[in-house]
Amino acid sequence: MQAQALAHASRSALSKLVSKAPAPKFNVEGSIHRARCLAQLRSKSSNLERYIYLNGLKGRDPALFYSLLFDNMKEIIPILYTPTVGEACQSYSHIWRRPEGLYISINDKGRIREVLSTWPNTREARISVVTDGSRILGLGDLGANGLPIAIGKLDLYIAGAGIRPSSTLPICLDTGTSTQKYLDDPLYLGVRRPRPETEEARNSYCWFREFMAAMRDVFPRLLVQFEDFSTDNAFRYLEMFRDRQLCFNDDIQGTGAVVLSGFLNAARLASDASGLPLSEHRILFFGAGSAGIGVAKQLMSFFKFNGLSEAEARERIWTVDSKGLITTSRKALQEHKKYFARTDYDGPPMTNLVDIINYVKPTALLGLSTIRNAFNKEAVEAMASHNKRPIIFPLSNPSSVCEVDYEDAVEWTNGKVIFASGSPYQPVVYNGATHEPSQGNNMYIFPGLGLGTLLSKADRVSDQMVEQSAVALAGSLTPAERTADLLYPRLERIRDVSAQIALAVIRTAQDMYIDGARDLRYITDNALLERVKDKMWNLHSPKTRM
Ligand SMILES: O=C([O-])CC(=O)C(=O)O
Ligand SMILES: [Mg+2]
Repeated sequence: MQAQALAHASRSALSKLVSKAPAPKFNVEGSIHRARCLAQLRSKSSNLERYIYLNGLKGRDPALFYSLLFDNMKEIIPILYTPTVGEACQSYSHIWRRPEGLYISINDKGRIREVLSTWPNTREARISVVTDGSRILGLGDLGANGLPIAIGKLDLYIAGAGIRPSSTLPICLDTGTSTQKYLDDPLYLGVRRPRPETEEARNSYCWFREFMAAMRDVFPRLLVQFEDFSTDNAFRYLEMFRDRQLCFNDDIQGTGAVVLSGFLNAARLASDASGLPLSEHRILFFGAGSAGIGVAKQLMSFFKFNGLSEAEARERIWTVDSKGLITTSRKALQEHKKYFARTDYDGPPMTNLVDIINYVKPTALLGLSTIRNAFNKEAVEAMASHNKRPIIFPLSNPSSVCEVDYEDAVEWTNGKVIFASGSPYQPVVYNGATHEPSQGNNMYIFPGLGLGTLLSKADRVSDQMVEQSAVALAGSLTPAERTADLLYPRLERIRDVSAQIALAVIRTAQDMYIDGARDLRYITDNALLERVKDKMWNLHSPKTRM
């Protein structure tokens, strides 16, 4: 009872505080104080403490916070975002300091429009990241504790694409949680109830429809990024709204595009070493949730670029879930897994990863399973035995659920692995040479995809726009990055890269005649790229930008 009152009090306090919050002021910071803050940040004993510190700084002095972030992206992004944001979510009800986003509760049915209208910058809002906390990274159902993932993604929009902070809107849909630990936690911020099931779940789709309609009414110029919804709802909501409202799903489409991009570069490196034609790559997916199947569908584009038909492309992809290799002979297969179910295997269930690798002989092994160390020594060695340069992408986040650590992957393949992980890793020295890992995280895609969508005034986010964002990202590597065998650009260049992606997204929207910013059609690529960069918000000209 007391706990319920607390959760309710904090939510209504949040709406009130948010609506009264003054617009952040951006001052020019003193350089000594800036150095002091950086030293204070570095003096903290854990990344979670650093997260709390940065969060406080953002509230006290946004200008200083953004200035530190922009100048130290490689150091600070892993604190505000993956992997530390995962820990921040897990303990959010305990580390909570102040309202930072909107909670829409399942009990708000019938008055969602009213709740959304409490947001102070309704006219300025351009991008919202919306989660329901049901599958935060690979950490499961965190309920109302999921809000920091939306905040972290929006920090990336600000840092990586120059979206103005006041244009961003983090939202957590609070429909309960099925994680008992949180329901028992007296400090839990959310509605204290299990998630809706069956009949009630069907009603909750009406609730979601009400939410999306209210979003369109209250924020007419808003792009919605769906984030970390459990698999079924991730696919369902995307299908329901992709052609009707400006939205995309980051885990299905953003992750799909970032992996396609890395794979375009990785396959070229592997084929250079082996002589294998690009169209003959074979990809094994370990993990078949929204991200796994989303990525697999997006990787069909790779084979299409290399001249294969849809049926031929599908033949080059194998998927594995907790019950083993996915085949059509499996009973009660979930809908989203059917497309890639193999028709060419009818033996006994194949459940052991090493057996599956030896049967499929994949050129690439992609992990989206959230199972730590699932790619053990035997599995990695099996990949190395079939390939001169095996492609191994352990993509699960955060690092605590990553399928294989970089150091192990380098050692077990004698330095031959072509590697990208979802969470960041440090370079490794092996046999006297330094090997640098790549980070295949959707943070390279969504800022540029969102920026391009908004600048083009497109009326939807099309598959072609997503696909071309991947192609642009793959093409954005500098000669030095290619020489270092990197699959993605260095993080420090993210604004430049986002601008290139935005350019590709705008041109694609124009080719499809779904753009609204007609004036952008008639300028050269160079002029358009300059226009995109010029629109990016920064601390020195805060008023005139996105
Ligand atoms: O947030 C990240 O780092 C990538 C992502 O979308 C996820 O793992 O769900
Ligand atoms: Mg995600």
